[in-house]
Amino acid sequence: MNVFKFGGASVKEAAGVRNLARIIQTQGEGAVVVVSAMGKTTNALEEVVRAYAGGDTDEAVRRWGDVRAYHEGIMRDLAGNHVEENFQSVLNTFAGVETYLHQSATGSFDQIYDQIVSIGEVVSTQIVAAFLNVEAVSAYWADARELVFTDATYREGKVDWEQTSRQIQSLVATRPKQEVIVTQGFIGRAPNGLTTTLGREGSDYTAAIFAYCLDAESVTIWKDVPGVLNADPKWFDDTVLLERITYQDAIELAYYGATVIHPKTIKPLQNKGIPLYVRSFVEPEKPGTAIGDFEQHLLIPSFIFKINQVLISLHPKDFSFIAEDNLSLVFGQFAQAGVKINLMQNTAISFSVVIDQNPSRVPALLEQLRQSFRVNYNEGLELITIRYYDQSTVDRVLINKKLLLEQKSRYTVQLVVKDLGQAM
Ligand SMILES: Nc1ncnc2c1ncn2[C@@H]1O[C@H](COP(=O)(O)OP(=O)(O)O)[C@@H](O)[C@H]1O
Ligand SMILES: N[C@@H](CC(=O)OP(=O)(O)O)C(=O)O
Repeated sequence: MNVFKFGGASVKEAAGVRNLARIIQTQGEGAVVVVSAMGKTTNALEEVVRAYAGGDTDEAVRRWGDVRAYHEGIMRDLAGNHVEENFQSVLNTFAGVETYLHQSATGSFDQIYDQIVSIGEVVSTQIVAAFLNVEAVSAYWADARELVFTDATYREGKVDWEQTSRQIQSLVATRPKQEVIVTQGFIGRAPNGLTTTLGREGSDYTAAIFAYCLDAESVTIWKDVPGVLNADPKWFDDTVLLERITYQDAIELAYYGATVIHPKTIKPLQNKGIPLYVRSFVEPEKPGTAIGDFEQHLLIPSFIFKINQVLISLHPKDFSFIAEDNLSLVFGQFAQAGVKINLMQNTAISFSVVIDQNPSRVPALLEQLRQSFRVNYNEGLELITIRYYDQSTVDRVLINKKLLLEQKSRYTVQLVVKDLGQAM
């Protein structure tokens, strides 16, 4: 059993769905196929949530209409005049959303968010499963909300591995071996039966959950890049394909922000020794990157850029030392505000952290911190991480940058910089 994952970019138009079907026909017999929402649907649904939770039904319905029209365009392209015949399940989902949006909002924002945003994955998988059947690939649409069990942490559901394993294994045991199982990435089910999501970009993680529970032979995530490169090609020219990476390196690269793989994906696979392949859906005959239990680590430096970073330095107002007296308070306040720390460093009497700029969370956090600390705040920064660095690579990325903070370990250097080009 192999697990395939197709992200939003791979199914953003009808041609992508056709391409997915070709890949399944040639390489995917009997696979579990995890699919994300089409294109930028998740972002568009976030706007529906904002309007609906804010009480603006008309705006929510209008924005939902755009999402619906986008999917209708794809279905028409795939099925011509046979949309109703081939995609009835999708039309039923649309009707359900419209009923929901005309009822008044109940529950917390995050709870509402998951009920609406999850529709992107439901619809994309209904389209993909139906299209595969039209193309004579026997495909079964499986509802991840009956398979992936989480706690009730909406937008960041924590997986109940035991229950999830039981459910997934018993579903697969009842299905014919040759059949393709198509299911949704990113979504799960809370103990009360409501839908949860696993955190943005969480579909890679879903693929790992299925693979872990099924002791899969491999996981392949199909991307718009040739594999894992030594830097994001959106930022860097002359990137190099990393043909083989150890689990450890893959975890580190993803954790530091290489967005090609969701950071939670690797650990479950590593625990069971399941190889992960990152391959191009544009050139599906190429091998891409293999991630596994290799002896040798990466030999070339890898670069990870994060923009819109904020450096916050905290100085206790009293005479206390940071490490002895204040850290639990600081971490508690960050956790409560839901702000993740990208880098931290302390001296005797100061503590510096680098976080993503997030206008909906950072101001409240700063207000809390100012009650106990003198706070310095520096925004518009970049965080550059180099794994397997040497001095020449560090010098290269520092051209025209002002270095504000540096942290080095044996293999990794992190640099917090201000772009001098922008500052002038
Ligand atoms: N080290 C890297 N190697 C390859 N791609 C990278 C890397 N770091 C970031 N990326 C980006 O990851 C993107 C693919 O991931 P993503 O957009 O999340 O795919 P999907 O949504 O289809 O799963 C690429 O288009 C590329 O810009
Ligand atoms: N659709 C979700 C989950 C996901 O992982 O998507 P993608 O595979 O396109 O990154 C999101 O955008 O967050």
